[in-house]
Amino acid sequence: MIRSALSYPSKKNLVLQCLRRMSSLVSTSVSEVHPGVAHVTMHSPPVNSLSLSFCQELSQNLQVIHKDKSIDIILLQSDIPGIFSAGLDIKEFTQPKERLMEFWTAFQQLYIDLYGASQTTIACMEGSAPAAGCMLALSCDYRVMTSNTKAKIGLNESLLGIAAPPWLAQQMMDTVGSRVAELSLWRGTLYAPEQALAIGLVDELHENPRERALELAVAEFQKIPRQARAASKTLTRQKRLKHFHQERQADLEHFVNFITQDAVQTQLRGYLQQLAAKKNKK
Ligand SMILES: CCCCCCCC/C=C\CC(=O)SCCNC(=O)CCNC(=O)[C@H](O)C(C)(C)COP(=O)(O)OP(=O)(O)OC[C@H]1O[C@@H](n2cnc3c(N)ncnc32)[C@H](O)[C@@H]1OP(=O)(O)O
Repeated sequence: MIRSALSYPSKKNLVLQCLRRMSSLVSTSVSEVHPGVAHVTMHSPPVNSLSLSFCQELSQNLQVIHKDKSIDIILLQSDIPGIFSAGLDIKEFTQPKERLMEFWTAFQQLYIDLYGASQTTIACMEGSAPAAGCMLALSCDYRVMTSNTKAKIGLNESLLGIAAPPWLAQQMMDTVGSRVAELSLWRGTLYAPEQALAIGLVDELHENPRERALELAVAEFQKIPRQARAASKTLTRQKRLKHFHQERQADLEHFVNFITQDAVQTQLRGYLQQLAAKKNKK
């Protein structure tokens, strides 16, 4: 079952009302979170891979929160132990052209909804975040990662025989600098928490990222006036988003042309087999 759950303080607010009217796949839970702070919790077993429907559902949740003026901080988290998100669902890459287009359009939209959110966003990573999982984290304003050395983060696309799209590569460059990004992109490096902290890919390590993120949200971020935080985000992100919208169609065409090449498809099937073989060995 795919579930991206929204935890929220007030049962009466707009978010819950809207979510109840939406897809039956969306399940919402209400928990005591500080006023103004919403949890968006990913729950798509086994590894929160971003399928078409999961991308769409996450986007829908984010769009509803964007309209709710009572919320000024979003904490993005996973309730699957050891996993933030395994990135794009690789099985989607082997689908027919029309489905590929729908899939990539949904992934682009998810980037817009997360990177472009006016609220302050914090990624709480209790586990691994490869490739598009890393994109989710990079789209947030602040990244808290578990100190558990089993967790890994980075853009490993090259190891699958593909490359990150330009806008994701740009996010990496903006975060860790051009040279480190360049090396990590062609090597497909997945970083352990201490390494990720050292290059600035994450902002903090903590034994309990959720607890730390909530503490940061309430004790630090909410003390900064909301409109100032939003305006600061606009300063740094507006240009990138404008460019993205201009290039969106070309990006879609490039993706479909690239991914449907025989050599790429062969490589991706091989990678899926490697994952299955690894699982069988356990
Ligand atoms: C130039 C532009 C055009 C091209 C653009 C391309 C797009 C680029 C942007 C993003 C690319 C991506 O995001 S691709 C995805 C990359 N992700 C990975 O490489 C991660 C792969 N997975 C893992 O490393 C591990 O599964 C894990 C560390 C995330 C978790 O390990 P764990 O041991 O807990 O779990 P298993 O490995 O046993 O996996 C369980 C189960 O899940 C399946 N699985 C894992 N990851 C994916 C995935 N990304 N998509 C689909 N399925 C996945 C795995 O096969 C197992 O399945 P079964 O239970 O059926 O065997």
